[in-house]
Amino acid sequence: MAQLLTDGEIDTALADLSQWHRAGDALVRTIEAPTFLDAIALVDKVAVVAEEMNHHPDIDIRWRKVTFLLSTHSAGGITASDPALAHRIDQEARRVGL
Ligand SMILES: C[C@H](O)[C@H](O)[C@H]1CNC2=NC(N)=NC(=O)C2=N1
Repeated sequence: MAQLLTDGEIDTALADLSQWHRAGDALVRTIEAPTFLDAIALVDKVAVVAEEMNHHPDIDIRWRKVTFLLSTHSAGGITASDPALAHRIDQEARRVGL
């Protein structure tokens, strides 16, 4: 099973993820897209990345605001897969100017 990161390791990872914060056992970022369809298009891009990584975000979509919540469910907390996915989500968001 994947190993949980320590609090210090999570803080170190967050230093490179300025748009993300920790909420208990998860990393969280909300992205506001210009339109609902742009929000859905971003979710679609992230879905492809998640499949490729075999690591899947919890996603909350509210009109044009998308919240990604990253946690490793099988480990019961934050593992190295979560900041790795956060960086990939940032990359997809940057690609579409968000
Ligand atoms: C078998 C496969 O590795 C698991 O079901 C994966 C799939 N994606 C996952 N994603 C996340 N976020 N947590 C998991 O524990 C997880 N498990």
